[in-house]
Amino acid sequence: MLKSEDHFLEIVNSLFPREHPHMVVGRGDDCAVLKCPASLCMSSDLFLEDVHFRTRYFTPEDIGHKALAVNLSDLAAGGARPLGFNLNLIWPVYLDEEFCRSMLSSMAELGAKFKLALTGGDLSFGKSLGLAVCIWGKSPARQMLRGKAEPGDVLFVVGKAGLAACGLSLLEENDPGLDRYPECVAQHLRPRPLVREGQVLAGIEEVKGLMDVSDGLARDLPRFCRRGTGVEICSDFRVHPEVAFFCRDRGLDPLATALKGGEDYALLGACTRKGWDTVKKKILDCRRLGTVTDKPGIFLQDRELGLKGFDHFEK
Ligand SMILES: Nc1ncnc2c1ncn2[C@@H]1O[C@H](COP(=O)(O)OP(=O)(O)OP(=O)(O)O)[C@@H](O)[C@H]1O
Ligand SMILES: Cc1ncc(C[n+]2csc(CCOP(=O)(O)O)c2C)c(N)n1
Ligand SMILES: [Mg+2]
Repeated sequence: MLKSEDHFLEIVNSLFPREHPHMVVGRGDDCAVLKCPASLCMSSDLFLEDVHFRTRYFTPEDIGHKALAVNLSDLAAGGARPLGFNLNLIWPVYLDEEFCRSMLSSMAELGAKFKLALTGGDLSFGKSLGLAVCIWGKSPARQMLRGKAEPGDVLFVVGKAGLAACGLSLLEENDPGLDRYPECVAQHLRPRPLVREGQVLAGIEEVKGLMDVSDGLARDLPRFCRRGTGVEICSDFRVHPEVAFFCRDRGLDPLATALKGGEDYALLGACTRKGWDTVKKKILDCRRLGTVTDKPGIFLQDRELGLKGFDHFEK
């Protein structure tokens, strides 16, 4: 059992450093005092039990990792260098101290990889486990925004579309063949935030914008493209072999499954046609997804795909 709020803070203090070059006053006072770069990128993401994860198949370590990873992914999409975060927690009675230690150690491990400061947060008792992270970092010289791609530009994806959604289905169904899909499962439980890739892309002049794909490409492509524009998907766009295998097993369309996706935490970007060679050279795990067109919608060989991604209010 967690005995008190102070007991919780002792655990936090045993796992996260109390000093950081960007933290003038750290945890323990009413406010943290930060030394900030001139332009900050800031973002927050909730990670809630039975909405984003289940304790049936997420270990405490997976939960700690993913709650921070999804936030790092937004900074990656900003091309930012992450510096620190706040952690707000809703803690239910049925989880014990060991769960808390395991969850926070794994979050601290990921935080240490990026030398992040934990600048503070809040804790409240509640009905189920919830983590709300607010993260900040140094903005790149050129901001990586949505809505900047123009007809003729190349759209590319870093990372794998559809893996995490297949992983989610397999885990939800408690599928006996789970071990045939190691990458699907790993991508759902422990996504790797593409922070280095985001920073490299922000440094390439021909890259027009970036976003991270959390609600599936079908939902996020229209958010990324300027109003009045659309996408022609490359006819040779290949899905990951595990996604293809998953779809063959269930009679699903692999491209539609990959585009619907959800929680991919891949990076979607746009660059000029000339810039594509540079992007390909600098980013290994990068694929051309399609071309921006002046016709709204997502098309494959002139056929509109009419797919929908994830939305919390559409069930
Ligand atoms: N409760 C809120 N209050 C103020 N602004 C919000 C709120 N929720 C979302 N926004 C803003 O709306 C925009 C779109 O939010 P959205 O959550 O889709 O972005 P995202 O963080 O990239 O997606 P995801 O949460 O799936 O990672 C963001 O700029 C976000 O800061
Ligand atoms: C138990 C369970 N049911 C459904 C899902 C699927 N899911 C939840 S949120 C989300 C989009 C990204 O979240 P957000 O938009 O909040 O950043 C998706 C695809 C899940 N992970 N676990
Ligand atoms: Mg995002």
